[in-house]
Amino acid sequence: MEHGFPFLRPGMTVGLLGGSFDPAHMGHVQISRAALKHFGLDRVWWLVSPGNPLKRHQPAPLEKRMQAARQIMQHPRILISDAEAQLGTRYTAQTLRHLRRRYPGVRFVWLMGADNLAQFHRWKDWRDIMETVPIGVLARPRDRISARLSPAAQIYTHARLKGNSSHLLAHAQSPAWCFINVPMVDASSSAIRANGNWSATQQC
Ligand SMILES: Nc1ncnc2c1ncn2[C@@H]1O[C@H](COP(=O)(O)OP(=O)(O)OP(=O)(O)O)[C@@H](O)[C@H]1O
Ligand SMILES: O=C(O)c1ccc[n+]([C@@H]2O[C@H](COP(=O)([O-])O)[C@@H](O)[C@H]2O)c1
Repeated sequence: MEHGFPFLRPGMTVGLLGGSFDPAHMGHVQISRAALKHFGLDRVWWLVSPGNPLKRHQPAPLEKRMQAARQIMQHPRILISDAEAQLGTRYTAQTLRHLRRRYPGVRFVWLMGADNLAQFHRWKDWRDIMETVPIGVLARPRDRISARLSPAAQIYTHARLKGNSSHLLAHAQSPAWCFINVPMVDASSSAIRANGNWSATQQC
């Protein structure tokens, strides 16, 4: 299911991995599988963003990114979604407000790689996000230390669940976040773009 808003039962746990996916690669695939397993999630949705509000460069057209994402990520519990384009949202706090209203009783968890935690204090209404939705952070090469020392991690140090309690995250009272050290894949969209070849996504 790539379009629209699929049925979710109240009580289900859904990880949201927002990203430009410009293009999607094996790093995204790896952390999504790891998130399903370690955070005990029923579903993961890839929220393919119309455009990151903090990035200057314009991503490839949304439909092209969606198609590449569908090709590389095929899993019965992982959905490729253009929900943000449909909702007309760009900021994560706004997207979360819409989804929580649309799906009362569903437990959403925001997922991010360690590099995003390092930047998280620059996001619009980031404290609101932290205070309303549990956050699952997945290790990424070179970013583990900067993430742990980041303003968000420091300010919310009291709200951190240990990695060995990661399965409790989706049902934890916010603020709650959990960093998990999972096997890492050293892939990035920017490296693939620098190669000048989107088909590199299939070779990871
Ligand atoms: N190799 C990876 N390991 C862990 N997390 C990753 C990895 N690649 C991407 N992520 C995470 O996936 C989410 C979406 O990433 P995004 O689509 O921006 O890809 P990216 O490779 O980080 O792109 P770019 O290189 O253009 O910044 C972010 O939370 C990011 O931290
Ligand atoms: O809401 C914000 O201020 C905000 C700032 C930066 C990034 N984000 C979100 O973070 C996710 C990862 O973005 P990106 O471009 O690094 O893949 C994506 O869903 C963005 O919309 C959100």
